[in-house]
Amino acid sequence: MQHHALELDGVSKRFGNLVALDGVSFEVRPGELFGFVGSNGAGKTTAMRIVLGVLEADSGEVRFDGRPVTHETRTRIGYMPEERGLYPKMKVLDQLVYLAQLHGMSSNEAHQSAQTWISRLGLADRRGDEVQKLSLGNQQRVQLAAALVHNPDVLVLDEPFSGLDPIAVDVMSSVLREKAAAGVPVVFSSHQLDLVERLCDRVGIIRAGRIVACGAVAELTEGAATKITVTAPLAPPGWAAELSGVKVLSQEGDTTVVELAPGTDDQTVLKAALATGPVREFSRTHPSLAELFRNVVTDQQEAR
Ligand SMILES: Nc1ncnc2c1ncn2[C@@H]1O[C@H](COP(=O)(O)OP(=O)(O)OP(=O)(O)O)[C@@H](O)[C@H]1O
Repeated sequence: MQHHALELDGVSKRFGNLVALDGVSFEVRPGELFGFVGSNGAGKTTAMRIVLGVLEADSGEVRFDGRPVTHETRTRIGYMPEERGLYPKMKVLDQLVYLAQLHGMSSNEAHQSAQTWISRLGLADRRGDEVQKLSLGNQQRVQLAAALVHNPDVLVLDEPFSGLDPIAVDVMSSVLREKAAAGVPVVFSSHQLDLVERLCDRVGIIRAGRIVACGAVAELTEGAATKITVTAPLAPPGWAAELSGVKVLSQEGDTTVVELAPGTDDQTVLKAALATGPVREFSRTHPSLAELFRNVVTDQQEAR
């Protein structure tokens, strides 16, 4: 099957006076895991609801395969809503079969697919239980199964990892990776930035309804302040304090961590460290997604 990109193009949405989305554009490419991150209330759920047609945009367009999303294309999206819309009194298997049929599968196909996902997501012992009797984490597994059961061409998942135990996080991660590897564009929102950084090919950071950064994490952190860890056993306290463009973040025992302002030559730090005696470690680290996120969000706040 040939897969296609999901695109948001200049999507805006107001609720009364509140601008929830202000010209949001990004693309989720076929075979890509895209992390959608932002503070509480930044607009992630609103954007996802617009993709699904649960909400209508005031302006802008959502496209799949280069064409505006229609009722027909929407049935090809697997959606995991934040409010977890399952039928509480329905049994797990019945619920999944029902949803698969609703998306056009025959009874046989629906049963087969439901059983496959039930086993894959570790729900075999629960297939006959009412959804409302499951733990929250297990309800979430059913919700993922519900998003996957009709074999969708796109996956849009609103905080799929929240509240999951570490085993369920691993199961969820491998299912998403596998779907992406099969060519499906996958977008999910999350506040677990370490997980997003580990899993995603690209990320989009949204702040107050605007995309403020979008790209591969490595790309986004390139050019940002770099950290250097230096282990110099004979270096006296404060040895790096006076170096220009260098900020000392910590000095514990013989290890000092400094941050270089963009454009500062790291050899200045190495020379200063060598001048104190032997250097046992000298390593650079790029900022994590969490650090980048804080910087981007703070910069934008300061710019206001
Ligand atoms: N139906 C609605 N009516 C009025 N305001 C709304 C409605 N839905 C969302 N909002 C507002 O729009 C903004 C964006 O909310 P949204 O739920 O999209 O954020 P989010 O990024 O998903 O946040 P969180 O991480 O907390 O889930 C918020 O200020 C929210 O209060």
